[in-house]
Amino acid sequence: MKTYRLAAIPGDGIGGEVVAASLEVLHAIAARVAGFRFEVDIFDWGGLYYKKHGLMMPENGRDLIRHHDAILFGSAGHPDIPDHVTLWGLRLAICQPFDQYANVRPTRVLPGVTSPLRDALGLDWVIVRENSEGEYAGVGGRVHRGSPLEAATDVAMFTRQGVLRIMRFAFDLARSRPRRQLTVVTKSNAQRHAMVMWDEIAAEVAREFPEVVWDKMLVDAMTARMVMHPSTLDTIVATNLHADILSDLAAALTGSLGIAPTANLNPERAFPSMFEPIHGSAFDIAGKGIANPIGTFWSGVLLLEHLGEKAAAHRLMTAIERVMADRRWHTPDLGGTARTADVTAAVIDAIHGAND
Ligand SMILES: NC(=O)c1ccc[n+]([C@@H]2O[C@H](COP(=O)([O-])OP(=O)(O)OC[C@H]3O[C@@H](n4cnc5c(N)ncnc54)[C@H](O)[C@@H]3O)[C@@H](O)[C@H]2O)c1
Ligand SMILES: O=C(O)C[C@@H](O)C(=O)O
Ligand SMILES: [K+]
Ligand SMILES: [Mn+2]
Repeated sequence: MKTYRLAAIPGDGIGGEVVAASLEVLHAIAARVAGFRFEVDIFDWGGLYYKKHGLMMPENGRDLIRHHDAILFGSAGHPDIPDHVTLWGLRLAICQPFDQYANVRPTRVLPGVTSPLRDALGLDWVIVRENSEGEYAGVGGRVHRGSPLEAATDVAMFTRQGVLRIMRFAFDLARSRPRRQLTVVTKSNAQRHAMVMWDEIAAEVAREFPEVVWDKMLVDAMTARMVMHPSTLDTIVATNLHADILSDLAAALTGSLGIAPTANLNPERAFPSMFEPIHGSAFDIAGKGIANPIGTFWSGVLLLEHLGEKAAAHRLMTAIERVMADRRWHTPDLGGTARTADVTAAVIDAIHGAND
Protein backbone atom coordinates (compact mmCIF):
# COMPACT_ATOMS: atom_id res chain seq x y z
CA MET A 1 0.00 0.00 0.00
CA LYS A 2 1.29 3.42 -1.00
CA THR A 3 1.59 6.01 1.77
CA TYR A 4 1.44 9.70 0.89
CA ARG A 5 2.88 12.14 3.38
CA LEU A 6 0.69 15.18 3.65
CA ALA A 7 1.66 18.43 5.38
CA ALA A 8 -1.47 20.17 6.67
CA ILE A 9 -1.23 23.87 7.51
CA PRO A 10 -4.69 24.97 8.71
CA GLY A 11 -3.57 28.57 9.43
CA ASP A 12 -6.08 31.08 10.70
CA GLY A 13 -9.82 31.74 10.98
CA ILE A 14 -11.99 29.30 9.05
CA GLY A 15 -8.78 27.79 7.61
CA GLY A 16 -8.67 25.50 10.65
CA GLU A 17 -12.30 24.48 10.23
CA VAL A 18 -12.16 23.63 6.54
CA VAL A 19 -8.81 21.85 6.73
CA ALA A 20 -9.94 19.65 9.63
CA ALA A 21 -13.07 18.75 7.62
CA SER A 22 -10.97 18.02 4.53
CA LEU A 23 -8.59 15.73 6.38
CA GLU A 24 -11.60 13.64 7.46
CA VAL A 25 -12.74 13.51 3.85
CA LEU A 26 -9.29 12.62 2.51
CA HIS A 27 -8.93 9.78 5.03
CA ALA A 28 -12.40 8.55 4.04
CA ILE A 29 -11.57 8.52 0.33
CA ALA A 30 -8.28 6.69 1.01
CA ALA A 31 -10.18 4.09 3.03
CA ARG A 32 -12.73 3.68 0.21
CA VAL A 33 -10.32 3.44 -2.73
CA ALA A 34 -7.79 0.64 -2.49
CA GLY A 35 -4.06 1.14 -2.78
CA PHE A 36 -3.05 4.18 -0.77
CA ARG A 37 -3.26 5.93 2.56
CA PHE A 38 -2.35 9.32 3.96
CA GLU A 39 0.07 10.02 6.76
CA VAL A 40 -0.60 13.58 7.90
CA ASP A 41 1.64 16.00 9.77
CA ILE A 42 -0.21 19.05 11.05
CA PHE A 43 1.69 22.32 11.48
CA ASP A 44 0.25 24.95 13.83
CA TRP A 45 1.63 27.89 11.87
CA GLY A 46 -0.22 31.20 11.42
CA GLY A 47 -1.45 34.08 13.53
CA LEU A 48 -1.36 32.39 16.94
CA TYR A 49 2.11 31.03 16.24
CA TYR A 50 3.13 34.58 15.29
CA LYS A 51 1.84 35.98 18.56
CA LYS A 52 4.08 33.54 20.46
CA HIS A 53 7.16 33.53 18.24
CA GLY A 54 7.07 36.71 16.14
CA LEU A 55 7.07 34.63 12.94
CA MET A 56 4.23 32.98 10.99
CA MET A 57 6.24 29.78 10.72
CA PRO A 58 9.56 28.66 12.15
CA GLU A 59 12.84 29.70 10.53
CA ASN A 60 13.32 26.11 9.24
CA GLY A 61 9.60 25.72 8.38
CA ARG A 62 10.11 24.97 4.71
CA ASP A 63 12.68 22.27 5.53
CA LEU A 64 10.01 20.54 7.64
CA ILE A 65 7.61 20.21 4.68
CA ARG A 66 10.10 20.06 1.81
CA HIS A 67 9.86 16.27 1.43
CA HIS A 68 6.13 15.82 1.88
CA ASP A 69 4.14 14.63 -1.15
CA ALA A 70 1.71 17.56 -0.96
CA ILE A 71 0.62 20.43 1.26
CA LEU A 72 -2.98 21.13 2.28
CA PHE A 73 -3.38 24.77 3.28
CA GLY A 74 -6.20 26.70 4.95
CA SER A 75 -5.68 30.44 5.17
CA ALA A 76 -3.23 33.05 6.42
CA GLY A 77 -4.81 36.12 7.97
CA HIS A 78 -5.49 37.18 11.56
CA PRO A 79 -7.55 40.20 12.69
CA ASP A 80 -4.80 41.39 15.08
CA ILE A 81 -1.93 41.20 12.57
CA PRO A 82 -1.47 43.28 9.41
CA ASP A 83 -2.53 41.31 6.32
CA HIS A 84 0.79 41.79 4.54
CA VAL A 85 2.63 40.26 7.48
CA THR A 86 0.43 37.16 7.56
CA LEU A 87 0.34 36.68 3.76
CA TRP A 88 4.06 37.17 3.19
CA GLY A 89 4.91 35.23 6.34
CA LEU A 90 3.07 32.08 5.37
CA ARG A 91 1.32 31.60 2.00
CA LEU A 92 3.84 33.53 -0.09
CA ALA A 93 6.71 32.24 2.07
CA ILE A 94 5.81 28.77 0.82
CA CYS A 95 4.55 29.41 -2.75
CA GLN A 96 7.46 31.52 -3.90
CA PRO A 97 10.50 29.60 -2.56
CA PHE A 98 8.86 26.30 -3.57
CA ASP A 99 8.44 27.79 -7.05
CA GLN A 100 4.74 26.93 -7.22
CA TYR A 101 4.44 29.23 -10.20
CA ALA A 102 1.26 27.83 -11.70
CA ASN A 103 -1.84 28.56 -9.68
CA VAL A 104 -4.75 26.67 -11.21
CA ARG A 105 -8.29 27.70 -10.34
CA PRO A 106 -11.11 25.63 -11.86
CA THR A 107 -14.49 27.35 -11.88
CA ARG A 108 -17.85 25.87 -12.70
CA VAL A 109 -21.38 25.90 -11.37
CA LEU A 110 -21.94 22.72 -9.39
CA PRO A 111 -25.28 20.96 -9.75
CA GLY A 112 -27.80 22.34 -7.23
CA VAL A 113 -25.97 25.62 -6.74
CA THR A 114 -27.58 28.84 -7.97
CA SER A 115 -25.42 31.28 -9.87
CA PRO A 116 -26.27 34.99 -9.55
CA LEU A 117 -26.11 35.08 -13.36
CA ARG A 118 -29.34 34.87 -15.31
CA ASP A 119 -27.74 32.35 -17.59
CA ALA A 120 -24.69 30.53 -16.30
CA LEU A 121 -25.00 27.73 -18.82
CA GLY A 122 -21.58 26.85 -20.18
CA LEU A 123 -19.68 28.50 -17.35
CA ASP A 124 -16.77 26.04 -17.12
CA TRP A 125 -13.43 27.81 -16.82
CA VAL A 126 -9.95 27.22 -15.56
CA ILE A 127 -8.11 30.35 -14.49
CA VAL A 128 -4.32 30.06 -14.55
CA ARG A 129 -2.75 32.57 -12.23
CA GLU A 130 0.94 33.42 -12.53
CA ASN A 131 2.03 32.69 -8.97
CA SER A 132 5.66 33.66 -8.60
CA GLU A 133 6.27 37.24 -9.74
CA GLY A 134 4.46 40.17 -11.33
CA GLU A 135 2.72 42.42 -8.82
CA TYR A 136 3.65 39.95 -6.06
CA ALA A 137 7.40 40.21 -6.66
CA GLY A 138 7.76 42.09 -3.39
CA VAL A 139 10.04 44.67 -5.00
CA GLY A 140 9.63 48.17 -3.65
CA GLY A 141 10.09 50.25 -0.57
CA ARG A 142 8.88 53.03 1.61
CA VAL A 143 10.86 56.04 2.74
CA HIS A 144 10.38 59.15 4.89
CA ARG A 145 7.54 57.51 6.80
CA GLY A 146 5.14 60.02 8.27
CA SER A 147 6.87 63.03 6.72
CA PRO A 148 5.32 65.03 3.87
CA LEU A 149 8.11 63.57 1.70
CA GLU A 150 6.87 60.05 2.30
CA ALA A 151 7.06 57.82 -0.78
CA ALA A 152 6.27 54.18 -1.46
CA THR A 153 6.58 51.86 -4.44
CA ASP A 154 5.42 48.36 -5.33
CA VAL A 155 7.16 47.40 -8.54
CA ALA A 156 5.62 44.68 -10.70
CA MET A 157 8.49 42.50 -11.95
CA PHE A 158 7.99 40.35 -15.03
CA THR A 159 10.77 38.14 -16.33
CA ARG A 160 10.89 36.54 -19.78
CA GLN A 161 11.37 33.12 -18.15
CA GLY A 162 8.49 33.70 -15.75
CA VAL A 163 6.08 34.75 -18.49
CA LEU A 164 7.25 32.03 -20.90
CA ARG A 165 6.66 29.25 -18.40
CA ILE A 166 3.20 30.36 -17.34
CA MET A 167 2.13 30.90 -20.98
CA ARG A 168 3.40 27.43 -21.91
CA PHE A 169 1.58 25.95 -18.91
CA ALA A 170 -1.67 27.73 -19.84
CA PHE A 171 -1.55 26.88 -23.56
CA ASP A 172 -0.77 23.27 -22.67
CA LEU A 173 -3.70 23.12 -20.24
CA ALA A 174 -6.01 24.75 -22.81
CA ARG A 175 -4.95 22.14 -25.38
CA SER A 176 -5.89 19.35 -22.96
CA ARG A 177 -9.47 20.63 -22.60
CA PRO A 178 -12.18 19.87 -25.17
CA ARG A 179 -12.56 23.44 -26.45
CA ARG A 180 -8.81 24.09 -26.84
CA GLN A 181 -9.36 27.75 -26.17
CA LEU A 182 -7.30 30.25 -24.19
CA THR A 183 -7.93 33.88 -23.26
CA VAL A 184 -4.83 35.89 -22.33
CA VAL A 185 -5.74 38.69 -19.93
CA THR A 186 -3.65 41.84 -20.13
CA LYS A 187 -3.52 45.57 -19.43
CA SER A 188 -1.06 46.54 -22.12
CA ASN A 189 -2.87 49.75 -22.97
CA ALA A 190 -1.93 51.40 -19.68
CA GLN A 191 1.04 49.29 -18.56
CA ARG A 192 3.28 49.86 -21.52
CA HIS A 193 6.39 47.87 -20.58
CA ALA A 194 5.85 44.58 -18.81
CA MET A 195 2.33 43.99 -20.09
CA VAL A 196 3.50 44.60 -23.65
CA MET A 197 6.21 41.98 -23.13
CA TRP A 198 3.53 39.69 -21.64
CA ASP A 199 1.46 40.04 -24.84
CA GLU A 200 4.49 39.47 -27.11
CA ILE A 201 5.47 36.30 -25.25
CA ALA A 202 1.86 35.06 -25.42
CA ALA A 203 1.96 35.48 -29.21
CA GLU A 204 5.33 33.67 -29.39
CA VAL A 205 4.10 30.74 -27.32
CA ALA A 206 0.86 30.59 -29.30
CA ARG A 207 2.93 29.56 -32.33
CA GLU A 208 4.03 26.44 -30.40
CA PHE A 209 0.37 25.50 -29.91
CA PRO A 210 -1.34 25.82 -33.30
CA GLU A 211 -4.25 23.64 -32.07
CA VAL A 212 -5.22 26.24 -29.47
CA VAL A 213 -7.50 29.10 -30.44
CA TRP A 214 -6.58 32.13 -28.36
CA ASP A 215 -7.55 35.70 -27.87
CA LYS A 216 -6.39 38.66 -25.82
CA MET A 217 -8.57 40.67 -23.48
CA LEU A 218 -7.95 43.80 -21.42
CA VAL A 219 -8.67 43.00 -17.79
CA ASP A 220 -11.37 45.63 -17.31
CA ALA A 221 -13.34 44.39 -20.31
CA MET A 222 -12.71 40.85 -19.09
CA THR A 223 -14.80 41.45 -15.94
CA ALA A 224 -17.75 42.44 -18.14
CA ARG A 225 -17.27 39.45 -20.45
CA MET A 226 -17.20 37.06 -17.48
CA VAL A 227 -20.57 38.38 -16.35
CA MET A 228 -22.29 38.97 -19.68
CA HIS A 229 -20.91 36.18 -21.90
CA PRO A 230 -19.58 33.46 -19.60
CA SER A 231 -19.90 30.66 -22.15
CA THR A 232 -17.44 32.37 -24.52
CA LEU A 233 -14.56 31.62 -22.10
CA ASP A 234 -12.69 28.41 -21.32
CA THR A 235 -9.07 28.54 -20.14
CA ILE A 236 -7.85 31.93 -18.92
CA VAL A 237 -4.32 33.09 -18.08
CA ALA A 238 -3.62 36.27 -16.16
CA THR A 239 -0.99 37.93 -13.99
CA ASN A 240 -0.72 37.25 -10.29
CA LEU A 241 -2.90 40.24 -9.28
CA HIS A 242 -5.33 40.24 -12.20
CA ALA A 243 -6.05 36.54 -11.73
CA ASP A 244 -6.40 36.97 -7.97
CA ILE A 245 -9.18 39.50 -8.52
CA LEU A 246 -10.82 37.72 -11.45
CA SER A 247 -10.94 34.45 -9.55
CA ASP A 248 -12.94 35.88 -6.64
CA LEU A 249 -15.38 37.26 -9.23
CA ALA A 250 -15.46 33.86 -10.92
CA ALA A 251 -16.16 32.16 -7.58
CA ALA A 252 -19.03 34.55 -6.87
CA LEU A 253 -20.48 33.88 -10.34
CA THR A 254 -20.56 30.17 -9.50
CA GLY A 255 -22.45 30.79 -6.28
CA SER A 256 -19.94 31.44 -3.48
CA LEU A 257 -16.35 32.16 -2.57
CA GLY A 258 -16.62 29.10 -0.32
CA ILE A 259 -16.73 26.67 -3.24
CA ALA A 260 -13.66 27.65 -5.22
CA PRO A 261 -10.52 25.49 -5.10
CA THR A 262 -6.92 26.06 -6.13
CA ALA A 263 -3.69 24.20 -6.75
CA ASN A 264 -0.37 25.98 -6.31
CA LEU A 265 1.71 23.79 -8.60
CA ASN A 266 5.41 23.32 -9.02
CA PRO A 267 5.01 21.50 -12.35
CA GLU A 268 8.60 20.23 -12.32
CA ARG A 269 7.92 18.51 -8.97
CA ALA A 270 11.20 19.71 -7.50
CA PHE A 271 9.12 20.90 -4.53
CA PRO A 272 5.78 19.83 -3.09
CA SER A 273 2.71 21.55 -4.49
CA MET A 274 0.12 23.19 -2.23
CA PHE A 275 -3.68 22.91 -2.34
CA GLU A 276 -6.09 25.36 -0.69
CA PRO A 277 -9.46 27.02 -1.09
CA ILE A 278 -9.14 30.43 -2.77
CA HIS A 279 -10.87 32.18 0.13
CA GLY A 280 -9.24 33.61 3.24
CA SER A 281 -9.76 33.48 6.99
CA ALA A 282 -13.33 34.92 6.83
CA PHE A 283 -13.15 36.69 10.20
CA ASP A 284 -16.90 37.37 10.07
CA ILE A 285 -17.87 33.69 10.32
CA ALA A 286 -14.79 32.13 11.98
CA GLY A 287 -15.53 29.89 14.95
CA LYS A 288 -19.22 29.56 14.12
CA GLY A 289 -19.01 26.18 12.44
CA ILE A 290 -20.73 27.39 9.28
CA ALA A 291 -17.82 27.77 6.85
CA ASN A 292 -18.45 26.11 3.52
CA PRO A 293 -15.83 23.35 3.26
CA ILE A 294 -16.52 22.54 -0.43
CA GLY A 295 -13.70 24.73 -1.78
CA THR A 296 -11.22 22.81 0.35
CA PHE A 297 -12.78 19.42 -0.53
CA TRP A 298 -12.49 20.32 -4.21
CA SER A 299 -8.86 21.32 -3.56
CA GLY A 300 -8.52 17.77 -2.22
CA VAL A 301 -9.64 16.54 -5.65
CA LEU A 302 -6.87 18.59 -7.25
CA LEU A 303 -4.43 17.15 -4.71
CA LEU A 304 -5.46 13.58 -5.56
CA GLU A 305 -5.13 14.31 -9.29
CA HIS A 306 -1.64 15.71 -8.68
CA LEU A 307 -0.67 12.51 -6.83
CA GLY A 308 -1.94 10.47 -9.78
CA GLU A 309 -4.88 8.98 -7.81
CA LYS A 310 -7.38 9.46 -10.63
CA ALA A 311 -10.04 7.02 -9.37
CA ALA A 312 -10.05 8.62 -5.92
CA ALA A 313 -10.17 12.12 -7.40
CA HIS A 314 -13.13 11.16 -9.56
CA ARG A 315 -14.97 9.52 -6.68
CA LEU A 316 -14.46 12.53 -4.42
CA MET A 317 -15.64 14.97 -7.11
CA THR A 318 -18.72 12.84 -7.70
CA ALA A 319 -19.44 12.82 -3.96
CA ILE A 320 -19.08 16.62 -3.81
CA GLU A 321 -21.47 17.04 -6.75
CA ARG A 322 -24.06 14.66 -5.26
CA VAL A 323 -23.99 16.51 -1.96
CA MET A 324 -24.24 19.96 -3.55
CA ALA A 325 -27.19 18.80 -5.65
CA ASP A 326 -29.11 18.41 -2.38
CA ARG A 327 -29.93 21.79 -0.85
CA ARG A 328 -30.07 20.29 2.65
CA TRP A 329 -26.27 20.44 2.56
CA HIS A 330 -25.95 24.08 1.57
CA THR A 331 -24.21 26.31 4.12
CA PRO A 332 -25.46 29.89 4.76
CA ASP A 333 -23.22 31.41 2.03
CA LEU A 334 -25.32 29.36 -0.43
CA GLY A 335 -28.56 30.37 1.24
CA GLY A 336 -28.88 27.19 3.30
CA THR A 337 -28.66 26.27 6.97
CA ALA A 338 -26.19 23.38 6.93
CA ARG A 339 -23.14 23.48 9.14
CA THR A 340 -19.59 22.55 8.14
CA ALA A 341 -19.91 19.26 10.02
CA ASP A 342 -23.16 18.36 8.20
CA VAL A 343 -21.61 18.90 4.78
CA THR A 344 -18.56 16.88 5.81
CA ALA A 345 -20.68 13.97 7.03
CA ALA A 346 -22.77 14.08 3.85
CA VAL A 347 -19.69 13.97 1.61
CA ILE A 348 -18.21 11.08 3.61
CA ASP A 349 -21.54 9.26 3.27
CA ALA A 350 -21.54 9.87 -0.45
CA ILE A 351 -17.96 8.55 -0.69
CA HIS A 352 -18.99 5.32 0.98
CA GLY A 353 -22.28 5.06 -0.88
CA ALA A 354 -21.12 5.91 -4.37
CA ASN A 355 -20.56 2.76 -6.34
CA ASP A 356 -19.35 4.07 -9.68
N1 LIG B 1 -4.77 32.18 0.58
C1 LIG B 1 -4.91 32.84 1.72
O1 LIG B 1 -4.30 32.49 2.70
C2 LIG B 1 -5.85 34.01 1.77
C3 LIG B 1 -6.80 34.21 0.75
C4 LIG B 1 -7.65 35.32 0.84
C5 LIG B 1 -7.57 36.15 1.95
N2 LIG B 1 -6.67 35.90 2.92
C6 LIG B 1 -6.65 36.69 4.16
O2 LIG B 1 -7.87 36.41 4.88
C7 LIG B 1 -8.26 37.57 5.61
C8 LIG B 1 -9.71 37.93 5.27
O3 LIG B 1 -9.77 38.33 3.92
P1 LIG B 1 -11.09 38.76 3.15
O4 LIG B 1 -12.15 39.09 4.14
O5 LIG B 1 -10.72 39.72 2.14
O6 LIG B 1 -11.53 37.46 2.32
P2 LIG B 1 -12.24 36.10 2.79
O7 LIG B 1 -12.16 35.16 1.64
O8 LIG B 1 -11.66 35.62 4.06
O9 LIG B 1 -13.78 36.49 3.06
C9 LIG B 1 -14.57 37.24 2.15
C10 LIG B 1 -16.06 36.96 2.38
O10 LIG B 1 -16.36 35.64 1.90
C11 LIG B 1 -16.92 34.84 2.91
N3 LIG B 1 -16.35 33.48 2.81
C12 LIG B 1 -15.08 33.17 2.47
N4 LIG B 1 -14.89 31.86 2.52
C13 LIG B 1 -16.05 31.29 2.91
C14 LIG B 1 -16.47 29.96 3.17
N5 LIG B 1 -15.63 28.92 3.02
N6 LIG B 1 -17.74 29.76 3.56
C15 LIG B 1 -18.60 30.78 3.70
N7 LIG B 1 -18.25 32.06 3.47
C16 LIG B 1 -16.98 32.33 3.09
C17 LIG B 1 -16.49 35.49 4.22
O11 LIG B 1 -17.39 35.17 5.25
C18 LIG B 1 -16.46 36.96 3.85
O12 LIG B 1 -17.75 37.51 3.98
C19 LIG B 1 -7.24 38.63 5.29
O13 LIG B 1 -6.26 38.58 6.28
C20 LIG B 1 -6.63 38.19 3.97
O14 LIG B 1 -5.33 38.67 3.75
C21 LIG B 1 -5.81 34.85 2.85
O1 LIG C 1 -3.41 36.99 -3.16
C1 LIG C 1 -3.06 36.17 -2.32
O2 LIG C 1 -1.96 35.62 -2.38
C2 LIG C 1 -3.97 35.82 -1.19
C3 LIG C 1 -5.31 35.38 -1.59
O3 LIG C 1 -6.13 36.45 -1.96
C4 LIG C 1 -5.33 34.28 -2.60
O4 LIG C 1 -6.15 34.33 -3.51
O5 LIG C 1 -4.56 33.34 -2.44
K1 LIG D 1 -6.78 29.99 1.22
MN1 LIG E 1 -7.44 35.95 -3.59
